[in-house]
Amino acid sequence: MKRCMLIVNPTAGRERAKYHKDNLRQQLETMFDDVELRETQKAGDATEWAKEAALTGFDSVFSMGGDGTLNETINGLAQANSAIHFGFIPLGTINDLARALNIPLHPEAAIAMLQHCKTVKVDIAKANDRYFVNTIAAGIMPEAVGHVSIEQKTRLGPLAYFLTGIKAMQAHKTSLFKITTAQGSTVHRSPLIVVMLTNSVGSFRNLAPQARVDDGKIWLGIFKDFNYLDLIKVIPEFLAGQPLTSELMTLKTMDRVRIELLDGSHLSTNMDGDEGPAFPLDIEVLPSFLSVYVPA
Ligand SMILES: Nc1ncnc2c1ncn2[C@@H]1O[C@H](COP(=O)(O)OP(=O)(O)OP(=O)(O)O)[C@@H](O)[C@H]1O
Repeated sequence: MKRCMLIVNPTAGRERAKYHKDNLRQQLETMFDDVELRETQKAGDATEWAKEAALTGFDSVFSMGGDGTLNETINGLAQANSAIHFGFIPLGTINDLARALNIPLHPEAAIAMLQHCKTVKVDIAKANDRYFVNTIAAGIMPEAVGHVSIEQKTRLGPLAYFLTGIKAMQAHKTSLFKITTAQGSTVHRSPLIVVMLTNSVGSFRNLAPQARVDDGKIWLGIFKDFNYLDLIKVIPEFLAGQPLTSELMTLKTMDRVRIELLDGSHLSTNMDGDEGPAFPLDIEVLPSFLSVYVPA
């Protein structure tokens, strides 16, 4: 008997799950003998339930929600260390993994996609004791976007994060980072570092356009200490989708990295859209860990 657990965050995406969960359940009932629907009540439920599903013989776990719900579900699967299949219906503002995998961003279309789907392998990474599937960022921009309001997100979507980030850049604040890989250590003064696993970051595809979900690599972007005028000059190119040049950002790949803050400044991190682990960060890729349902 094929069993599927469906984890729904009723609060995600401005409470839109209520319009789509029954459709999704009906679609899943055509694919599985048994579908167990659970609605999260608090942070942590999705992690606990995904882990339980993976450890108790479910064939697949699906989640419906924003990037926070996606990240929590993946943390549960990773903690169980099980090769269970995973599907998700995006309801959030950014939905980077859906963008990277060409999963439709509209929930109805994403549910319809399941009529003709396949699974592909997707890397995840471990940062200290937590897992992520898209990004970890640290610097002035992630600090600022952590304060974007629900009202701004609703009105402006991904642009809310972009505009808030650009505004934050005016403060011209940098930190001193030590980056250690198998090749040795380097020190960088930077306003923003971004660790990426996919080619979609904050909905933009110009930071690591060559990143593939299953390339087994961590892509590390270290922004240069540029001034506000330089930034203003590149905004039109950035919005037009041009890749960032090496004058603005150094891009490196690796399979593990340690990132330390050297100047004693306090900087929080942002992981897959929510607050991430504290410095120092020890990050390691887990190649092809997930099997994810995508359009056939
Ligand atoms: N019943 C609930 N009530 C309040 N918070 C919940 C509940 N269930 C889950 N959560 C928490 O809500 C957080 C936000 O969810 P999620 O990121 O999926 O949606 P979102 O914030 O609307 O999406 P996005 O950030 O992409 O716009 C999750 O990290 C989760 O811990």
